[in-house]
Order: sequence, then C-alpha cells, then structure tokens
Amino acid sequence: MLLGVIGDDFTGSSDVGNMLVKGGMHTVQYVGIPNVPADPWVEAGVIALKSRSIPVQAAIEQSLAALTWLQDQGCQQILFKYCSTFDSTPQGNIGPVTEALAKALSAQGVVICPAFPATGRSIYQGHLFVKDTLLNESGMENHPLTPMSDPDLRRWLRHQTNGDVGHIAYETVAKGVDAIRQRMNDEITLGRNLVVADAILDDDLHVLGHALADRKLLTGGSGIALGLPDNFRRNGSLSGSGKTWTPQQDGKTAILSGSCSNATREQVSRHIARHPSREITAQAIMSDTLNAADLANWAKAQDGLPLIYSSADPKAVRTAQDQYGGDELAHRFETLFGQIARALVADGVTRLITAGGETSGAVVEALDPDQLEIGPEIAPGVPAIRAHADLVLALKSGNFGGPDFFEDANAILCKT
Ligand SMILES: Nc1ncnc2c1ncn2[C@@H]1O[C@H](COP(=O)(O)OP(=O)(O)O)[C@@H](O)[C@H]1O
Ligand SMILES: O=C(O)[C@@H](O)C(=O)COP(=O)(O)O
Repeated sequence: MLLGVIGDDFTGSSDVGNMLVKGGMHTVQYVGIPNVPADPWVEAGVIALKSRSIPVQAAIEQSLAALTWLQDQGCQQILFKYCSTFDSTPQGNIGPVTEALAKALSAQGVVICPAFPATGRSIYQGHLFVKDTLLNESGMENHPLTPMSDPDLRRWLRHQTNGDVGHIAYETVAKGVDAIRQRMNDEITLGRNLVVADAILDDDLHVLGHALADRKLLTGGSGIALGLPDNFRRNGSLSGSGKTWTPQQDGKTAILSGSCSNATREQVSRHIARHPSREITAQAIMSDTLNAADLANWAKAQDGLPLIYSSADPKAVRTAQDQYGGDELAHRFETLFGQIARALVADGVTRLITAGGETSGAVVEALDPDQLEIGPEIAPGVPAIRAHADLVLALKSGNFGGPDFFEDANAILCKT
C-alpha cells in the first residue's frame, strides 16, 4: 500500500476514495480498522472511521490505531481526510487528531486544506467559501452536529490546537512548487506546524500535492488528494494495473436520508414528488412507536425508488433539538436508519443509497461489510461502491449531488 487515508466519516471516505480511483490508484475503503492485512493489489487504503462528532480522546485513539495499521501495510504517506466544509466544533476534532498524527509520525509542516473546487469549496486568505458565500453563510451554520459559524480556518483551528497555525497564501500557491515548499519551511521555522493552504482551482491542488510529495502527513478534503497519484507515478511506485470493478447490480433499490443539509433537502423534495416516501419526524422517533422491520417491509413493497427520510429544515431541527436534545435525536435516528438498512438488505434490497455522513456511517456499520470497493463516479465526491457480491451502495455526503441525485445514483448502480 502506497497511500494510507484516515477518513473521519464514511461519505467523506468514499469521496476521497473516488478521487484516488479517478487518479488511477486501486483503492479500497475499510469499515473501521481491519484485523487482517490488506490485499496486495491495494495501492490506496482508506480507513473509514466515524470520528467526526465523537469525543476528542476517542477520535484521537481511533485515528492513531488506524495509523498503526496503515503503517504496517507499508504506506509511504498518510492523509487525514475531513470534511470540505471543515465540520468540527471549536472543541475538536480536526486539530487534536492532526496534532496526534503529526506527533506519532514526527511530521513537520502539515497542510490543512479542505478545498474541493468541483463542489464549490475554495480557500482564499485563509477563509473557506462554499461557491460564492462564506462558509458561515452557506447553510453550514445550521448543521445539526457541527454548526460552522466562522469561515476563517486559521481562527477556527486555533480553538482546537495546542500549537499556532500558519498560512500559505494564494499568491504563494500561484507561484508554484518551489514557493510553496519555501513557505512551508518558513512556517516550520516559525513554529507553526499546522499550515492552512489557500486553493481555488483543481490546478492549485495539483501543485500543492506535488509540492507536498515528501510530507509524511497531509490533511484536507478530497481535493488535496488530487495531485497524490502523480507523485507515486513520478517516484515509480504506481503500477496502473490491477482490479476492475463491476457496477451492475440486479434487484431492488431503497434510499435512506438522515441529512438535513440544503442539497439533500432539495433532492428529497424533488424525489418525493415522483417516488413513494415515508418521513420519520423527530416526534415519531421519540415516541418509540417506530419499527425498523415495518419500515423496511413498506419499502420492499413499493414500486419505483422508495425513500425513508428524516431530513428536515433548520427551524424544525432546532425546535426538535431544543425539545429532545440534539445528541439523543441523532443517536435515535442513526440507530433506526442502521436497523432499517439491516432489515432491507436481509429482505433482498441490493442497491442502497444513503444521504448524510453520520447517517451513512450508521448504516454501513450496521451492515458491517469487510471492505468497500470504490467504483465509478455518480457525482463529484460520490462513487458507486460494492459492499459484497449482492450489494452496491452510494453514500452521499449531505451537500453533494445534483437535484435528482437519487435517480442518478440508481441509474449508475443498475447500469449494465
Ligand atoms: N429531523 C431531524 N432532527 C434532528 N436531527 C436529525 C434529524 N434528521 C437527522 N438528524 C441527525 O442529524 C445528523 C445529520 O448528519 P449527517 O447524517 O452527517 O448529514 P450531513 O451529511 O448532511 O451532515 C445525523 O446525526 C442525523 O441523525
Ligand atoms: O469533504 C466533504 O465535503 C465530504 O467528503 C464529507 O466529508 C461530507 O460529510 P457529510 O456532509 O457529513 O456527509
């Protein structure tokens, strides 16, 4: 294995896996830390953790355990993948996990770069934009678990770190590889080991990836992986031959959505106009009257592409969280979605589409496949995935995908 990736959620892990597959690396996504060695053909291994919203210490421990396994597989470089909208609270987890990984690897000059231009995430003057709005005006300020109220990545990260945070400004990135390397070395000399890098276009990420080829640890969104396959090609270690993936899957589709993000809510509202759907409200989930097997049976009996969703607008989410508590609600929704997924697959569903990072994590953990093979792209950041011989998945990050994503995903998963 050449590149080891530690992903802090499941959709994010398939997003970076997608990027690496497109770059020509044979990539596998692992569900948690494997207890056996990787297959020899794996060039990039992505360990999907569900560590984005758990307590800091647990996130550090899981990430370090993932690092140990990846080092045992011979990885030349480690990438810590978090969200392109930098989803985290001021108390963690991106800063502490990055600092712990850097310490374990004795890594200096660790880039912080969540930019992902294909989905509109860019960084300029240390500030994160989603398309033409600053992060804190993009809808992410209403996220149920990690509301993002400050677009300045340096300031947000400083809440989470022991050390100071540096910056590679766009004017330096635009000057190219040597200028970036020089600036990174200057930041190290100044004692700033974690360094936010501006990036607006894919080209910037290619150049950053090239400039950082020798760094033991990189961090960012999937965009920072854009230039990495070429680094391995340049040093002669990427073979470019190996396993291919078969996307076609017969059978039945079901969709589960626990994402309350803007894009998902639009996708849900378009989908329910054309396909059977069942909404799970906060009141219903707190009443203890819902049964996963009944919901799965309902979905199984429908024609078209049945959708079970809890996606709700920010006002409804806030009201429910005030009434029942955000953590309790998230726990209940995630548990139920996991149980429904298990019942659906036991009942013969063979194509499962999920929306939401935490939701997808709960679903995949409930299904407990050994490893996920990353296949063709459905939308930027979302690949088709094979979980086993009879099950394909699409794990959609909250804000990814076009307006008809669920139909688009089904078309790819069914494709002959
Ligand atoms: N109606 C709702 N009210 C409150 N919380 C909800 C509701 N529906 C889902 N959630 C919770 O909100 C969180 C959404 O996060 P996630 O699944 O990661 O979506 P996204 O990818 O959009 O961030 C999950 O923990 C989910 O269980
Ligand atoms: O980088 C991204 O935006 C995604 O890969 C990601 O991590 C998404 O997380 P969710 O929005 O929680 O699905």
